[in-house]
Amino acid sequence: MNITVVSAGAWGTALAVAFAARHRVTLWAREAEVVSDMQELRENRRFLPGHRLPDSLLISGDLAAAVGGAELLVVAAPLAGFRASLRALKALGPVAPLVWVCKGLEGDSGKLPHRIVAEELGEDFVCGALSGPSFAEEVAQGLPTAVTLAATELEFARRIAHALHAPRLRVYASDDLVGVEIGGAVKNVMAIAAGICDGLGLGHNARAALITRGLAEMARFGLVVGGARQTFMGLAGMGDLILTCTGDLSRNRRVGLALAEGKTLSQILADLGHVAEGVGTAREVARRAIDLGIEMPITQAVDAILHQGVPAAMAVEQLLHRDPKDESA
Ligand SMILES: NC(=O)C1=CN([C@@H]2O[C@H](COP(=O)(O)OP(=O)(O)OC[C@H]3O[C@@H](n4cnc5c(N)ncnc54)[C@H](OP(=O)(O)O)[C@@H]3O)[C@@H](O)[C@H]2O)C=CC1
Ligand SMILES: O=C(CO)COP(=O)(O)O
Repeated sequence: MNITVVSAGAWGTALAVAFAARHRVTLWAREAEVVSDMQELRENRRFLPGHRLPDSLLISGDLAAAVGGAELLVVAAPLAGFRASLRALKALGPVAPLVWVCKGLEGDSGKLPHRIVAEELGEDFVCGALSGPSFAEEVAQGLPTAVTLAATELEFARRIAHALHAPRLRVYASDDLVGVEIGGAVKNVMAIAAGICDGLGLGHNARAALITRGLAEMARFGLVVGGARQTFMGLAGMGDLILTCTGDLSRNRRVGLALAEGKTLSQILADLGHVAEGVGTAREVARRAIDLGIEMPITQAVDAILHQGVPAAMAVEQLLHRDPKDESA
C-alpha cells in the first residue's frame, strides 16, 4: 500500500519507520531543516533522535508531491495543527482515506478529531483513529506494541488494521470511534495527574487509586458522549492510561512531575520541546464535564493547577477532603 504520513513529529516518524517495513511510505515534514536532516542524515534529530530511518522511507517537504498517489494518509499532526492539516490536504484535491493519531479535544471548540474531519471533509468521509498505548521511542525500536484502529465503519477499520498489522505492531479494529478518542484524550489528563502524584511523593497506593479513579472518570465522561464501556477497558482506554500514568517516556506525565517541582507551565512546555496534549485537553474536558453535569474531580483539579494557578499540593488536599461515596457512583 502507498502510505503518506503527514507531519514528522516523534509519532509520525516512528509510525513511518514501522510501516516502511511492509509498505511504500512517504513521510512529509513541514520544517525545512527536519526534511533536510532526514534526507541527508537519515535521522529526525529534532523529534526522534537516535533512530535510523530505513533506506526505503521517502522523505518530502512538498505536500502535493507527498500525497500524490497515496492510498492511505496518516495525519500525525497534533490537535493544534489537525484542522489546518486537513484544510491543506483538501486544497490539493480529492483526499485519500485517512486516519489520524492525535489525542485530545480541540482548543476552544472542545471537539473530538472525528468532528473536525466531518466539518472539513464531510460527514461521509471515510476515516478512522489510530490510538492505544504506544510510545514513539519503543515503536521506532521495533518493541512489541498493540494499538486500536477505530472507525464508524467497521469494515474500513478492519481493512486498515489488517493492512497495518505486523508482529511488532499489532493493530486491532474497533467501531467505537468516540470511545477510542475519549480514551486517548482523558488518559493524557490523568498522566499529568499521575506525574504530580509521583512528583509530590504520594506513594504507590495513591498512584493506583488515581489510575483507577481516573478510569472511572474516563468511562463516566465517555459513556455520556457516546462511547462503549468495553472500549474504556481496552487498549485505547485502560491500556493507554496505564502506560502514560506510569511510563516516564510520557510527555504528559513529565509535565506533572515538573509541576510538582514547582516549575511554571510556560517553562515546562519550553523545556519539553514536544506537545503535551493533556494541557489543553484538561481545560476542554473540564468545561464539557461541567456543561454535561458529569463529576470529574481529578480532571477539574488538573485544570485548576494548569490554568487557574492553584498550587498542586493544595489541589491534592482538596481532592483528599472530598466526602466519601459509593465506588460505583
Ligand atoms: N509521541 C508519542 O509517543 C505519541 C504521540 N501521539 C499523538 O500524536 C500527536 C503528535 O505527537 P508527536 O508526534 O509526539 O508530537 P511532537 O511534539 O514530537 O511533534 C509535533 C509535530 O507537529 C508539528 N506541529 C506542532 N504544532 C503544530 C501546528 N499548530 N500545526 C501543524 N503542525 C504542528 C511540529 O512541528 P513544528 O515544530 O514545526 O511546530 C512537529 O512536527 C499528538 O496528538 C500526540 O498525542 C500518539 C501516540 C504516541
Ligand atoms: O500517547 C502516548 C502513548 O500512547 C504518548 O503519550 P505522551 O504524549 O504523554 O508522551
